[in-house]
Amino acid sequence: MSQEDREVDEALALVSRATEARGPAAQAHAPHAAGPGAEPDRGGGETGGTGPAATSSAPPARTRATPWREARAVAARAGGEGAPRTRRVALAQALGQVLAEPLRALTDLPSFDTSAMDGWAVAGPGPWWSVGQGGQVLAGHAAPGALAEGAAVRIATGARVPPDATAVIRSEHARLDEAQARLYARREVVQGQDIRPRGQECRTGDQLLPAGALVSPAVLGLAAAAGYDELDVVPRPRVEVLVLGDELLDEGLPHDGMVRDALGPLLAPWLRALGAEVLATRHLGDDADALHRAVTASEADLVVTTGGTAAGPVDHVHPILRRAGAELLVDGVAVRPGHPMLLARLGGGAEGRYLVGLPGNPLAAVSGLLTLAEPLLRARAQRPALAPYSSPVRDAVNGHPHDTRLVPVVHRAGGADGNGPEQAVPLHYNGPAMLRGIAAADALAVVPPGGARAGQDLDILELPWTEGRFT
Ligand SMILES: Nc1nc2c(c(=O)[nH]1)N[C@H]1C(S)=C(S)[C@@H](COP(=O)(O)OP(=O)(O)OC[C@H]3O[C@@H](n4cnc5c(N)ncnc54)[C@H](O)[C@@H]3O)O[C@H]1N2
Ligand code: MOO
Repeated sequence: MSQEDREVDEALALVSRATEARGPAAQAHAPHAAGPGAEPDRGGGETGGTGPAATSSAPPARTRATPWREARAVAARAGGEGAPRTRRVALAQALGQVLAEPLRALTDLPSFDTSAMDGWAVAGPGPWWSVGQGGQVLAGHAAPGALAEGAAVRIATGARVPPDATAVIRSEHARLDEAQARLYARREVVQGQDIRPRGQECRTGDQLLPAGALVSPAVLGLAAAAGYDELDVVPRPRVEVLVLGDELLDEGLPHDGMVRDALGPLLAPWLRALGAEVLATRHLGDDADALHRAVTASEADLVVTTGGTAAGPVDHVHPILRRAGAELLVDGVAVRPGHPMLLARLGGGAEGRYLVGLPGNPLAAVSGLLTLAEPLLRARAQRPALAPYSSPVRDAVNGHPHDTRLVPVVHRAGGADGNGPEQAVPLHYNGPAMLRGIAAADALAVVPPGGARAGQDLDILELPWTEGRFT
C-alpha cells in the first residue's frame, strides 16, 4: 500500500487490509489504523460484543428490546397516524417539501402556438413576399394579425405564430431577395415545422405530478410555467431537540470531565435534511423537572431528547415519560449501537405527539435517529419510502450475537484495478461514543446478528445528504 493510499484510508478511517494482515499484535501498535477506532474488532464489552470474545461478556438478551426492523415499522406507523395535513405556501417555500395535492396544469402549455426558432413565419408554399416592410413578430407581444396565403413575416423564438401561418423557417434556411421583397427557402419546408402548437406539453387540468411528489428545483420551474404562485404541500413535521447532560460544553476545549456537545450541532441540520422544521435546540442539563416541563409544554410534533435513556442516577427520560402519562411504543431496540433508544406517544393533540429518546453516546444517537426518527418523520411528511438498497460489503464484519449492527461504510469501486462493481467498505472508529467513522461515511450498512461474510449483500441506509436534498 502506498503512502498516499494509507493517508486516504487514514482520513476515511477505513479498515485497512494491510493492517489487518499484520495481525492483532501489530494492530495494538497502530492505534490510528486499528486501535481505539476498532472497538468492535476488539470484541469490546460496551458495544455489546461484536466478535466471539464478546459473546461471553454480552449481557443476557433483553426480552423487551424491539427487533430493529419492527422498531422502524412501529415508528413509521406512528408517523402515519392522523388526517392528511395540507398547507399552502409560496412557491419558493415549497422546495424540498411534498405535494399534498396533484399538480394540475392551470393553463395549456404552451398557451399559444409558439415559434421554436428565429426566422420567418410563412403561409402556404413559397416563395413568399415579405410583409410589413421590416415588421416583425417578437416574443411577449399581443396576437399578430393573420398571415395571408403566400406571405412571410419575421418572427422571433417564443413569439406567437400568426394565425394561418403554416410553418416557421429558420433564418439560416431562408434567403431574402430584398430588392424584390421575396423570400426563398433553402430547403424543403414541412407543414408545421418549428411551430410548437398550443397544448403540446399539457392541456389545462392535466395532472403533471401526483400528490406525494417531492418538490425539486425542476418541480418549482414546472409549477411556475403551469401558472402557480403557491403550492399545497404537506407541512414539515415540527421538531424540538432537547439536549440533556450537565457535562456538556457549548464551546471550547473539553476540560475537567466536561465534553463538547456533539449532538446539538449534528441533530438540527440532520433533522432538516430528513424534512423536519426544527423549532429549537435547547440544552437542559440533568434536571428532571425542567425536562418534564419542556416535554409537556412543547408545541412540536416530535420531541427528540439526547442522553438520559439508560439507568444512571440522572437518567430522567423514563421517569418523566411515566410522569407525563406517555405511552412507550418502543423501549429499547435490538441494535448496536443505540439499544437504549425509545419512542413514546405523548398525550394531547388529535394527531398525537411523539418523543424519540436518543441515547447520549453520539453514534448511538445517530443510530436512534435513523431507526426511529427517520421513519416517523418520513411517514408524517408523507414522503415516499426509499427504495430498498443493498451493496456487497468488502470485508467480513463481526456481528452481535442477537442484535443488528449499524456500521458506517463508504462506497468504493471494487476489484484490484479499482474498476470493479461498487462495494461498501466498513469504516473503523465505529464505537458508540465515536463520530469519526460516520463523519467519513456515506451510508450505514445493516449487519444482521451473527455478522457478515466478505462479499455478502447488506442493506444500506443512505445518509440524507447523499440523496441530494436541497435543505
Ligand atoms: N448499566 C447500564 N449502563 C449503560 C447501559 C446499560 O444498558 N446498562 N447502556 C449503555 C449504552 S449502550 C448507552 S448508549 C448509554 C446511553 O446512555 P444515556 O442515553 O443515558 O446517555 P448519558 O448517560 O446521558 O450519556 C452517555 C454518554 O454520552 C455522552 N453524551 C451525552 N450527550 C452527549 C452530547 N450531546 N454530546 C456528546 N456526548 C454526549 C455522555 O457524556 C456519556 O459519555 O448508556 C450506557 N450505560
Ligand atoms: O453503547 Mo450504546 O449501544 O447504545 O451506544
